[in-house]
Amino acid sequence: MAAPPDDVLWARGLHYAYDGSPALQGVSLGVREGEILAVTGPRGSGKTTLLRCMSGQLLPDQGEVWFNSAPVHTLGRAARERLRLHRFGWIDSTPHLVPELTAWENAALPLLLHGDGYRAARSTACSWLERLDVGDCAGKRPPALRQAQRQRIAVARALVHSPTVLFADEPTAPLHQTDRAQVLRALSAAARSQGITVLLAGHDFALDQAARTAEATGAALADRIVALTDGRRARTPAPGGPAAVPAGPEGAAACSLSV
Ligand SMILES: Nc1ncnc2c1ncn2[C@@H]1O[C@H](COP(=O)(O)OP(=O)(O)OP(=O)(O)O)[C@@H](O)[C@H]1O
Repeated sequence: MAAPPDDVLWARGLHYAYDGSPALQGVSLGVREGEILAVTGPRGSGKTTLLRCMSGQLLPDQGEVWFNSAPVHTLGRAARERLRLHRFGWIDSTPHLVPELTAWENAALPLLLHGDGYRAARSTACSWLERLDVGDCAGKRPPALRQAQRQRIAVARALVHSPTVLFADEPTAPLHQTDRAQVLRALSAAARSQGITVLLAGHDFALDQAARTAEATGAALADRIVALTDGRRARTPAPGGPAAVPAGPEGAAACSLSV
């Protein structure tokens, strides 16, 4: 079966269980090129598992994942790792940086692993650190930095190689309220300027809060929101209101919500 041509990333009927305990129960989802798609839901609803399946970190027990019209779910481990290294970026809820490396070296890691030259990698990494307001931290090592600074460096590392798709799993979870909005704004602005597709997971309240901030600044954070409950697509709440849209059967999210 071929993936829909508009969707850069597409999943159909994903099931995944941890030791027999279901985390995803038939989730379908399509993400269009350049789109910022937010996945919300309460704790344990399957957001992380969905992102891990769609990024090739986990193989679904059932279902399909397609990237650029090519299947991911049938690739072997090495091919999936190459795909993740070259085409995907990942931001976790906690910044896992290499403590022995400086901030710029951490941010440059994807480029250095791709075989880019040291000076070019340094220059690109430093420009991303500047863009994320941590340019003055470039020569410092993670233990000397605050959590918010470390998370911005992790964001720079995820964007430095201009991935086709950025997966951001609760990227602002470790941050204080003011830092949250700033980091989300920087992330979404950077992604939009580069045409990077983003799959962003977060709790409803975090995204609502970010949405209000984005609304106040006039910057659209996400193009669409889809909600998960107990490993299934749920009706998607509109921010600030009870309106809800049922999830579509084929994975094209039925809601289209600018926040
Ligand atoms: N490594 C694991 N081993 C066993 N069960 C797991 C594992 N990871 C997740 N689960 C379970 O799978 C279900 C979905 O978890 P998942 O982390 O995908 O949800 P989530 O929506 O991202 O939650 P959170 O917001 O807390 O991160 C939960 O019931 C969770 O307890």
